[in-house]
Amino acid sequence: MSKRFEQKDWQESMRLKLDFNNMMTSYVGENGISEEEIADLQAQIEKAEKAMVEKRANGGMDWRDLPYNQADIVKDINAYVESVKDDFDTFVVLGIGGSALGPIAVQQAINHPYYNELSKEKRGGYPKLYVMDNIDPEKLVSLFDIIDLDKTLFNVITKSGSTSETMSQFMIIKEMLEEKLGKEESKKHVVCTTDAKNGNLRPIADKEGYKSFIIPAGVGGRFSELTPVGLLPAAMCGIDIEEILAGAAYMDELCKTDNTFKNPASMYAILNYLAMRRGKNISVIMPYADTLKYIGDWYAQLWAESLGKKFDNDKNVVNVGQTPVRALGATDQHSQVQLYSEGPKDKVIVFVGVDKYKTTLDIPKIYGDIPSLGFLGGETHNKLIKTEQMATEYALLKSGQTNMTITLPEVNEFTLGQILYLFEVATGFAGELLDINAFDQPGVEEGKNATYAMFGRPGYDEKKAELDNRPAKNDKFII
Ligand SMILES: O=P(O)(O)OC[C@H]1O[C@](O)(CO)[C@@H](O)[C@@H]1O
Repeated sequence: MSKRFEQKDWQESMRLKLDFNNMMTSYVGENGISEEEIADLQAQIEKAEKAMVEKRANGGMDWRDLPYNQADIVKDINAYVESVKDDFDTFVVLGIGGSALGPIAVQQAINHPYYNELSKEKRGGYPKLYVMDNIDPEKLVSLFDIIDLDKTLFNVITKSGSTSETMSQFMIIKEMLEEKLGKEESKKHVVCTTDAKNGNLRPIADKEGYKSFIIPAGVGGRFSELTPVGLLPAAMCGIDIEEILAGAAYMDELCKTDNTFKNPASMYAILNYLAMRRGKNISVIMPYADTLKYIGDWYAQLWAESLGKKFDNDKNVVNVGQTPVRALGATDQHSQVQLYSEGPKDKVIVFVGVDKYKTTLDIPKIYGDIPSLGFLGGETHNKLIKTEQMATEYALLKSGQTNMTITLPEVNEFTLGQILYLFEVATGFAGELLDINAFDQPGVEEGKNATYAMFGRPGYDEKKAELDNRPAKNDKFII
């Protein structure tokens, strides 16, 4: 029997939809984008398409092959999960950025919203999941109040192996494990996900004898969700990782069409690129489902770190990018929509809707005598949230705020794989249109290097001297 994601009919029924009517001048008016503008961009679009194809063929975009080349890794991961899941009640990810946001987003999307509060039996026999992606001392110390080290498996995820936030957490935990369980036993409590050759963590894992998984060399942090970075934590929570990859492969096929207007990733990139040219430098992602809330966090890193770049155009420095804002429907209708509606027209709002929620919730037919409440009775929360989404889209259209809608037929592994991959390809394409390198992050380095210098890391004397010479703060400006 074939699995559901292998069946063409089922795949088609789970196809994501991108509706960009409300981006177009014909709908949203002068703030929108016209078909002529897109036509005028044709040469640039073709150049970007060519660059994407060439980079893919020449190994400059290894993340694009992940939907196809992870089969053996999936087997290894699933076998490892089966071999350890009974021994552990808790699985803790130590990672940051791309090594944390994907695992959180996928887990939150697929599993029960109160997964960690369920009994192990109700979790299907899988451990609880915690993702430690910060160095706030209170947070890590508090974790030790609720976990039992004897029953916890730690997954250290870092491509570079030099990320201070991740490695310092690992150092703390390694010492705690060894003190409590002894060196030999503690080895079973650590699994590493890192580069095959480079960085600090690979030699540590080999020397200590930790189980480890590989992040392929050509895949950067924010594009690594479909490697063991995301696949291991997902499988550890009982999520079907084969189906996630199948969803990504399905989206890859959709993104191969030469017909730009039918290509969801190209259209997403083109519309946002043209929006940026008009000064729309804010990208609001607003899912109408709590399950998809953390997709917003993952998208924020992807879009911001990839596209927020500066370059020199011979005359002056140009700064580009869109600031990602995370919102949640319907919750943020009562906090941010006032601004989206009447504030500056400097945004593209991306609604992410769901056709079929995992459950239906009826609203009882009471208070029929109070007209402003009675109309709710006999309806469902499903209809209410969908209606509120459509109504907000309409309100923003009316106010001239450009918006588009991505709809998932339902939230499952296959549709999740599609949306993750869609955003990744769109990001790569937008990078080409902007003519920037979407795959580096030089702007993060200055802060890192200043931290190293202030913290006394050897080799940072010059940076330390530079910092020592920075202008002293003026008390006049400190209250
Ligand atoms: O996986 P690593 O090397 O620990 O990096 C973590 C994160 O740090 C960055 O390099 C910079 O923020 C991200 O791109 C990356 O996801």
